[in-house]
Amino acid sequence: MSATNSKQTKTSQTKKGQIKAQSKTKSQTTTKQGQPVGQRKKAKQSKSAPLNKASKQSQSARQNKSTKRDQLTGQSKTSNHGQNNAPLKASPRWQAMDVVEKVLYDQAFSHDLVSQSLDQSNWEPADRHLFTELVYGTIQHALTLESLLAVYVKKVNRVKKWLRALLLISLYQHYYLDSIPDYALVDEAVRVAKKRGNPALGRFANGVLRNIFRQESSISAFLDQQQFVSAQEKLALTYSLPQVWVDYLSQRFGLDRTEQIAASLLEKAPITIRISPLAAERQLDIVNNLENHGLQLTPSPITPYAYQLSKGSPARSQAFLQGDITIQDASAQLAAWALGVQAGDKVLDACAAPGGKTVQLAEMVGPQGQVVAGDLQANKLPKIQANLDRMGVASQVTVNQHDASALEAKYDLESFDRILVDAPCSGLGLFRRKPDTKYHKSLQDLAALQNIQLEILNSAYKVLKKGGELVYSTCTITNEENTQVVMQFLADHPDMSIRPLSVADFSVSEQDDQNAEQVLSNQKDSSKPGMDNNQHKTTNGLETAITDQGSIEILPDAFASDGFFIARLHKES
Ligand SMILES: C[S@@+](CC[C@H](N)C(=O)[O-])C[C@H]1O[C@@H](n2cnc3c(N)ncnc32)[C@H](O)[C@@H]1O
Repeated sequence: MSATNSKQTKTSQTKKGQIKAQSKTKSQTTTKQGQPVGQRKKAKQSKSAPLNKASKQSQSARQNKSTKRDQLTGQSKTSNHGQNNAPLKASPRWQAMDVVEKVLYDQAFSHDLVSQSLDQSNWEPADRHLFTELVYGTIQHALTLESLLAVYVKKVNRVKKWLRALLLISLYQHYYLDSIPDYALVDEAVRVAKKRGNPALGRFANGVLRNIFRQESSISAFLDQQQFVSAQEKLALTYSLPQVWVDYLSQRFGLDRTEQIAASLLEKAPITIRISPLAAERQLDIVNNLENHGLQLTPSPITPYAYQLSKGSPARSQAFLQGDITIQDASAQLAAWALGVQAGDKVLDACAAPGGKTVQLAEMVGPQGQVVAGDLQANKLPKIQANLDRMGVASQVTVNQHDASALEAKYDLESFDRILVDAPCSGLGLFRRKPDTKYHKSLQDLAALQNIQLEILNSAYKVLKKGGELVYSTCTITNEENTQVVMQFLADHPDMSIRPLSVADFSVSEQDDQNAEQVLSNQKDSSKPGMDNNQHKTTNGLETAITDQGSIEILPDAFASDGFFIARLHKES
């Protein structure tokens, strides 16, 4: 492609929702600024743009990178990926290429493939990290990267899928990661392309990557040159969010809020821990202990017993292993709180796997109560069981395989005091945690999902006692799956009504409040870097998420937690 052509990029979705970036050549020989692209690039190197890889330009940074680079590129003794006799096919980059190809072009889900590769490899931690970063980072930014590639590769859709995936990974690494110098990055891409394909494809990869790296100083500079047909298209390509979702969100929330949401969906998924209420008395000790082991925690602004993690890894901590804490998003935790479970209740968790909320419900019912937790997919049940065992609440829970749209076939009519329907959904609120979902799900799916959600609710209605309560929750923010489902359900069941939620439903005891305050004030005293001193303890921010109807709708940019919807419904006595 000629460097003097400015091109207009355009995104669309294939029938299956696969991502696709097309390029339309315009008969222009100069850029918007009237300079040939190649010349202008040199003059314009934005250092402040968020997507800019500014530190690449620093000579000293390059030198500092060498240790990490050696590890990652194969000169390290500890890196399996680089050992001369280690097969290239077992390298993180090759494996990442395979996963990205399957996810982006064959509709596979990244989570399972990533786990499989990690289980089957004997990589050192640095290589495990590189592999995971390459897969999730490339998928997260795929739309932007595809649009860049489409400008430089004519008929990019005809390029073999694995090679496209390899190029995307290499672009991701160059523009978003700092760990590998270009020569090593290109060299390895070429080796993979030769081995998987042939020498000509190796030369092709070499040419494409070197050309793009030479011409485009940063992603933000590349985006600045593009002529978009609409503001929505610009947002789609800038934030790698398929335009169907940008259009959908901007109709509901306006363009500015959509941009905030889209930007937040590109951030690293937040990690939040929940302290078991059974360990509430030791809350301060647990938090202090975790902090002494290098974790940095801030009380959630919306959820009791929840702490957002800004540093460290809780999964290997003593507190996690002995069941004092678990890892669960702050929004998701609210659904179980909303059910208002009383000690001794009989509770049904209708769509339970992997069991995050089942554990909460089991903690709430106490020794006299009972939780029945079920999921359609039998292979997910061991995860529920493992969570219950680790958190020490298995004795309160029966785990079943069941179809929540036919609960009356398995359970007595009107036999549960409370039911949680944490329904299968489009997962829009979780796009940053499961980035492949944004490409796999489409607006067409919403109607089918709505049907399933209503079927599950209608079935739950039959096994809910008169006078009982039902919480309907989803990790999405589409009206079709949330408010519309609730309204339709209420229209079909005149003896059901909304019981509006308020901040008080999520307040814990005064002592627990004081504990959270204490943690916060300790942190302020020691003024830890990265601490947001405007964050408040439990539930203060939640008012803004309560809708006129009394449901909760949390947008993913609001509290660094997942996008979520919760409605509480009551059945007349
Ligand atoms: C949002 S996830 C539930 C998350 C879970 N409540 C938790 O907090 O860990 C939805 C679950 O519904 C399950 N599911 C989908 N259709 C179902 C059905 N007809 N009956 C029961 N479970 C179903 C899925 O397998 C999935 O595990």
